[in-house]
Amino acid sequence: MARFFTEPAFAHQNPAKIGVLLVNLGTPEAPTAAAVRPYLRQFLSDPRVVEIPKPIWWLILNGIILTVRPKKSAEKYASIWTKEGSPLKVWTEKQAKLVKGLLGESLPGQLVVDYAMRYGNPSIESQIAKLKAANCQKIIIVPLYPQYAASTTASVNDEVYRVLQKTRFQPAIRTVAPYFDHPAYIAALAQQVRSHWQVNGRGDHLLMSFHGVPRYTLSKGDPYHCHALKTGRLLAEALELTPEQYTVAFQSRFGKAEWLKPYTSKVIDDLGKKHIGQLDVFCPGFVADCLETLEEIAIEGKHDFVSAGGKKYNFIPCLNDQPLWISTLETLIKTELTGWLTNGKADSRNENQLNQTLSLAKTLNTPN
Ligand SMILES: C=CC1=C(C)c2cc3[nH]c(cc4nc(cc5[nH]c(cc1n2)c(C)c5CCC(=O)O)C(CCC(=O)O)=C4C)c(C)c3C=C
Ligand SMILES: [Fe+2]
Ligand SMILES: [Fe+2]
Repeated sequence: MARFFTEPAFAHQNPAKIGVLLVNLGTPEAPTAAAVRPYLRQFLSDPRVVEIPKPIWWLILNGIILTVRPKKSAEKYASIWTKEGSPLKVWTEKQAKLVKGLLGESLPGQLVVDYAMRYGNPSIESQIAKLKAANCQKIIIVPLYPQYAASTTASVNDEVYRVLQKTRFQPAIRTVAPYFDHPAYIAALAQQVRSHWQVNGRGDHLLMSFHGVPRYTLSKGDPYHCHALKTGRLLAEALELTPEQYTVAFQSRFGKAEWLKPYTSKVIDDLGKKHIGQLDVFCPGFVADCLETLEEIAIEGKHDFVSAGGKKYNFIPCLNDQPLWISTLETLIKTELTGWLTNGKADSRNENQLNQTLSLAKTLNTPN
């Protein structure tokens, strides 16, 4: 009887915490066809990724793609796999650890920072369950995609809300807005290129390669193309490059349909044929090195450039664990935290954090 008049147990679990979940795409468990197949099945069954009507796509996916692609992709994964596992997972895990270190200092005991993968493990579902079990009643979702695409950012949000649909006591959610033009992110990108120039010399041309998406998504209103072009322009400005000194292109085309152009493979081939001295290649849209950057760009791209007649090919690694990038993540998260910690009232902490990141960027980002 008394049970009905007491508060439920969770009300006594004080203080409630705030969870932070970094979310990236996901990767197979092993570089084998058997491990790549279920990963591709989950990825390519997402209607945000492939928008072909389900019955037709089911036949193509199960009839051709899942028979042929896992073996081919597994061979590519094998060429980039590390002792610790898939690079995408290794970097994402490290990013979560580093961000946790930075945020923990300012809010000891109040935050739980972790990461999840949209496809494969650890899943968004299991990680939200973990955060709830740690009494996180508010969760900040950080999609590790600076440029918004329905196939990436929206898919992460869809999955978060699908999980919450099954939840009785839902945590409050904030999702980090696209940060393709955030000054701290642009400063981190510029620093990454400059530090590479310091080691390998400045190339004759900088190719900025973004993951592609089907061309029709642009006419349907997906802002991805515009976000990528703006990131490219801002990075070029930060590096003081003229329009002739850089190219924005799109890689990783999947299937026969037209994707965003120019295609990276074509640009690499054309620049190789021009016999340019040194080509620098950077992937600003990927915040962690992965199959698409390490195999397609670093290995295949180099081979194609040199075969076409190019001389020196310089692959610039992704942001990975670069301090300015980790501090960018901290800034993005603190922007959301500020809203919650001050109940929506304006707060100077947020601005201070951004200023701190930018002044750090200035000291590191001295021109060559
Ligand atoms: C950075 C943003 C990404 C967008 C946008 C994106 C769109 C997109 N991708 C596919 C198909 C595949 N992508 C694959 C790998 C892959 N894609 C991204 C990121 C974006 N994809 C990353 C980070 C990775 C690497 C994962 C890793 O394990 O390292 C793959 C799997 C590999 C393969 O078999 O080629 C596929 C397939 C589509 C169809 C799409 C937009 C509609
Ligand atoms: Fe992809
Ligand atoms: Fe690829």
